[in-house]
This record gives sequence, C-alpha cells and structure tokens, in this order.
Amino acid sequence: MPALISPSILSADFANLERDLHRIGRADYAHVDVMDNHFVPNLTLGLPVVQRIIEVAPMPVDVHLMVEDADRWAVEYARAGAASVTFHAEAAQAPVRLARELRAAGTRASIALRPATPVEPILDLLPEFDMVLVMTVEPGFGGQSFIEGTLPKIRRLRAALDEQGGDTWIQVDGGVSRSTIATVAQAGANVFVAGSAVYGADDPDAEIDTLRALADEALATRA
Ligand SMILES: O=C(CO)[C@H](O)[C@H](O)COP(=O)(O)O
Ligand SMILES: [Fe+2]
Repeated sequence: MPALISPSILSADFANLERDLHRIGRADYAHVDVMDNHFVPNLTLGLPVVQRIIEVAPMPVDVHLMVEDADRWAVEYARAGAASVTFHAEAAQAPVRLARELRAAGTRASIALRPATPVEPILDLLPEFDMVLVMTVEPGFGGQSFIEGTLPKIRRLRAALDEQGGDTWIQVDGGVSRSTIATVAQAGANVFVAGSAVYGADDPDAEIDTLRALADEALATRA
C-alpha cells in the first residue's frame, strides 16, 4: 500500500481554512486536531467548525480527537461525515465499544497512543481498529520535535500486524518532516501527519509530493 499523507490544518490560517484546505489538494486526507484544553493544554475547534470543514474540504477528513470525554464525542464526528475518527486510548472508558460505534456510524475507527502509552494492551485487539495513531510528540501543539523513543513502539506494532495478517493502518503524528519521514516509514508507519512541514513550505502541495515520495521509497526498502 502506498504512503498516505494527511497534513494537519493546525498549522493553517484559521481565518482562511477553506483557502488553506485547497492549498493541500494533493493530500490523501486533511487532519483536523480537536483539542479541549483538558486532555491537552490547548484549545482548537469543535464540532460546528469541523462540520463545515468536512462540507468544504476537497478531500476526506481525518479527525484527531484530543478530548477528555472521547466516549461522548467521537461518534458525533462520525455522524458529521468524518472519514476517520481517532480517539485517545487514555481518554476512552470503553475503546472497543467506541470503535464499534464508530464503524457502525460509517467511519474508520482509530485509536491513538501518547508517547508514554504502551502498545501491548491493544495488540490482541487490533482487528477492532482501522488505524492506530502513534503520537511521535506529546499531543497539544504543532511544531515540536520528533521523539525517537517512539520508534520501537511502531516496530512492535508493525511486527504484530505482520504476524496477524492485519490490515490496520499505522499513523504517525508529530515532528514528521523531510528529515524524519523515511525513519518512521522504515519502522512500519504508512499514514503520515505533517502540519508545520507542509504549511511551512512555500508550496504545500509540492511538499506533500516530496514527503510521499520519501515515504514510498522507504516503504519499498521495507518490503
Ligand atoms: O496532533 C497534533 C498535535 O497534538 C498535530 O497533528 C501535530 O502536532 C502536527 O504538527 P507538526 O507536524 O507540526 O508536528
Ligand atoms: Fe494530530
């Protein structure tokens, strides 16, 4: 499977979101970070704004929920038409029930792990999830530097999926750029979120192509 690029609009101009969604027209997904100032020390946007983003975005929307009450909110984003909804393992009371509710609502169900959250508790549950998001920075802010210590977790997850024959995607989010994307792809990730690297570039669409090419090259050496 080719690498998928999901630029984070956290680094877009919030007063010009529709324009900035069209600046990433070659992206596979648009990644939307929802933060509630409780689960993370930052506040971004909520359901009414995400509903409009989904309506105007020229690509499918990948919602990353960084909210305390995931069990309450995740399905609302699926009903709003998100193509993928990611909730945090640390925030969900009943992650498997929640993933099943998301799938029943017609979206891809995804679970996220903070850098210090181990992957082992979900290894036997991978068929319940369409994607696992391995956070490669502490969630809350864009523009942070990649945490190398998350790589063994990505490798363990990829090894478990290879062994099980599972088709769950592995997404990485935080500090992904030209200098780190090959490393995370080699570790086993196949979906790449990049905020500051894409929106900080003069030509975001050209940067998406560059990142995708680097990731595809690394994935080819893995296979
Ligand atoms: O979830 C996030 C932060 O919690 C963002 O998606 C992520 O940080 C993207 O930003 P960058 O690529 O600049 O690190
Ligand atoms: Fe994110």
